[in-house]
Amino acid sequence: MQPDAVQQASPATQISAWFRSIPLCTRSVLVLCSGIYACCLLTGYDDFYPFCLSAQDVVQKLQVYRIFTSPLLHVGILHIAFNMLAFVPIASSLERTQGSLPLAHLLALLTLVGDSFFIILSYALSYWDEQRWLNTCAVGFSGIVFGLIVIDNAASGASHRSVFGFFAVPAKVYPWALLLLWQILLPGVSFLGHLGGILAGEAHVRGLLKYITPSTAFVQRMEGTWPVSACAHWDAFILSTTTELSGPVLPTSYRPSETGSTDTPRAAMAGVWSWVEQMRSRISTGYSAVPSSDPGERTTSHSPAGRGAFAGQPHTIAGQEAASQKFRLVIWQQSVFEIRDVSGKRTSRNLLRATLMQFVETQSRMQAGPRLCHFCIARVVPRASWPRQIATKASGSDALCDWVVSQGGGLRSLKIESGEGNRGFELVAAEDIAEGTTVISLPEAATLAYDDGKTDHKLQALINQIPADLWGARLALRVISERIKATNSKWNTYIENLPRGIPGLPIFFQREAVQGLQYAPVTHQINKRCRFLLDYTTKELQGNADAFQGQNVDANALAWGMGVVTSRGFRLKGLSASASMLPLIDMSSHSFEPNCKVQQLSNGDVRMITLREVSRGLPLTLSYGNLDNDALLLDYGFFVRGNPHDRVGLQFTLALIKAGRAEVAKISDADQSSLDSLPSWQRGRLEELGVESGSEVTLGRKPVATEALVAAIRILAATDESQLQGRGAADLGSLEKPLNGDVEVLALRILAGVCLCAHNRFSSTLAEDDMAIEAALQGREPLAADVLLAVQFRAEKKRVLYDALASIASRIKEVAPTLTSETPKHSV
Ligand SMILES: C[S@@+](CC[C@H](N)C(=O)[O-])C[C@H]1O[C@@H](n2cnc3c(N)ncnc32)[C@H](O)[C@@H]1O
Repeated sequence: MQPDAVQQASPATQISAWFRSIPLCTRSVLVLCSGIYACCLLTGYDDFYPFCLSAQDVVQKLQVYRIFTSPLLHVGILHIAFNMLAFVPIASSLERTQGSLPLAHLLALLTLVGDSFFIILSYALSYWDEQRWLNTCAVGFSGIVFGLIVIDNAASGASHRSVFGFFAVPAKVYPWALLLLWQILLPGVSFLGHLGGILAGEAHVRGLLKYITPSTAFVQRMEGTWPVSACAHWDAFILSTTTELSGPVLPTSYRPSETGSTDTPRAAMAGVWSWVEQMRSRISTGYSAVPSSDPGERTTSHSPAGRGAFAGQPHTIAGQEAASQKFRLVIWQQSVFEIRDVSGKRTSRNLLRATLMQFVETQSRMQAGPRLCHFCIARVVPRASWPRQIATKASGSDALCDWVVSQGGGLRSLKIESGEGNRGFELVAAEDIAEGTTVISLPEAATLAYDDGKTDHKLQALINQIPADLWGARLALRVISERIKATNSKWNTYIENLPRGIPGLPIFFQREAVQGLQYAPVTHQINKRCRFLLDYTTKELQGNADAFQGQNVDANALAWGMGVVTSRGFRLKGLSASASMLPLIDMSSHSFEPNCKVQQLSNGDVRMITLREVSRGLPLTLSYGNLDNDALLLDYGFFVRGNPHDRVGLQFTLALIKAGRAEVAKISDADQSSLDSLPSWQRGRLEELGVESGSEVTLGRKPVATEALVAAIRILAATDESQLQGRGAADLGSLEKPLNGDVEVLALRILAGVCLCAHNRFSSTLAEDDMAIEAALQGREPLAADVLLAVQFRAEKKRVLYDALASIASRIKEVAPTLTSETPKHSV
């Protein structure tokens, strides 16, 4: 699967890769602050007074420059380290979603407004104690970091946030709780500096600064002018992508989760807490930030631990292919804290190693393409808020039924009800329905397609440029264009009823959930889709606002459109034909044994017809196809437990088969010999099979393995060509047609070994997953909804492997009854 990047790249390469992954504006601030700090250090300069933020000097001596010089100065290595560790991840994320220019503007705004609040508050408080408040002089970037925390927090949409894992607070008060806690932990830090930052952030979030914020059009004009346009050629420069939409607002920012405190595992935060306490005792002895009692003496008030606190949630990097089975790395945003073993016990505080692992992660992200990974998009698009977003549609359901009727459609014997678990709304039989009943009829005019001849020509031209196999993107553009038209669209009632977020779709997963999947085929697809969304919107859709009523369609908008389309679109004329949206019919849930089907009549009208008698109260279901869980998760945001079509994908290589053999033979290492070292007859037979190294093979319930894999294993298990009994490439892969005795048993055992290898690629065991799922469902160890789904998904993959192993074991018994004690004994 993924290469072991730890062994491939030197720390220097990894540090440089990490540095290059930081977008331009954030990088410039990092370089500027670090450069100034390094210069001061090298020259021994430590008189910050002329540049710090002092209310009195700004107001009475008009030294306004202090507003902009004070954030750039830091008084110690810890001061700058913590400020930058807090700043870089939040700012990078904002820059990737909003663009370099908007972030530069935001930082300037937070500096100006935050420091203005600082000055106003200093004067207000000087009424009680002039010396204490007017003599305070602050330096450091933490005020701005606090402002960014407020903005990041509002964008996160979480209803609750955990404060150091000890208690959860409503998200609204999270920055305030951090402010208070930070003040208690580090009494010397600049309270007013942080407060000013928070107030500036709040003002921004509440839209109070919009009058001094340039419009998107202005920013984009600026991006076209020199020297900004010169910077735009750099990879690190992010073009602005903000969408301003009238009518229903597309999900341009992360809005959402209804779940309670979805933050980190408490245990991880407890580690952070103890670390914070340690830092506190170390730092607080180092500096005194209490204003001097001598009015003539100025004291620099600063926050060594960051004039800001750290925002965000810790991420558990599980499933790093390299070292995943030994430990997991717990990080909090990008700040490295400690390493834990798989059971969660802290094993060491090996900062360097942890940092390296972080770089590895950054690098693999970069290999997938900077700016285009799921981390970026996870920040851009809304995380589906599970029950609530669906529930908002309840009142609109009647309107949808009325709309279908108003379009000349008809419905019979059905109602819309909330389905089980997270499946949202579904169609339910309102009475007993006989087989062959048409429960919904939909005239062609009520369906929404991109090739109906009614699409605006500019939009149609844009759609035609998209390759036909990307039907999802084609249809998504049409749906988005109708959404932008709002009440001017004929489909407005339908569009209004679409969910604003699609629960469970992995493109909306947070990073820890994507990593929690531990399954390369799906994470690869997520990256690919997110890359497409960002690429297509930044390269192809830029400058095409005309096709969308003058609105920019950014990655958020397209992600929403694609999500809606992949989870609800129909391809009635076959997989190679165009797709369409079928209002109301697309409220049906999936079943592999559906009780309804959809039929298109020759005049284009569509009907949903029962396939058998359906009792009152039962859901009316359709089959979305015989899909494996990967496809269900990626396109629909759910998967089916015990799915007969589910499979585990692997890349075929000779090494895989050798590793399988080593696994069952209990040899510590597979021999690394290449294809060339095989006898010529074996090489020839493998070539005949035509299965290329790196192509996908699968293990599953039925069939247990791809025929090519079985055939290759049999070829390698044989010691003599005659043992293959003259079987050709075409029929060597059928498990139903075994080879003779020992060769077949050996082949089956190697296949079992391959299953074990596939299992070993997960960094957790099924028992661990099941425990985590149970603890989450019982509320003992809450997991974010997407993380829980990821854990359930990977547990299901392991069940597939167990079932495959069971089938192989019973097959071994069948072909070699006398060898039953030799069947694989591995406990997986
Ligand atoms: C075609 S829509 C069905 C209507 C949707 N439930 C709603 O509320 O709008 C498909 C979505 O329904 C949910 N769904 C459908 N069948 C499901 C099933 N068998 N299990 C879980 N969720 C299902 C998934 O969220 C999927 O993306």
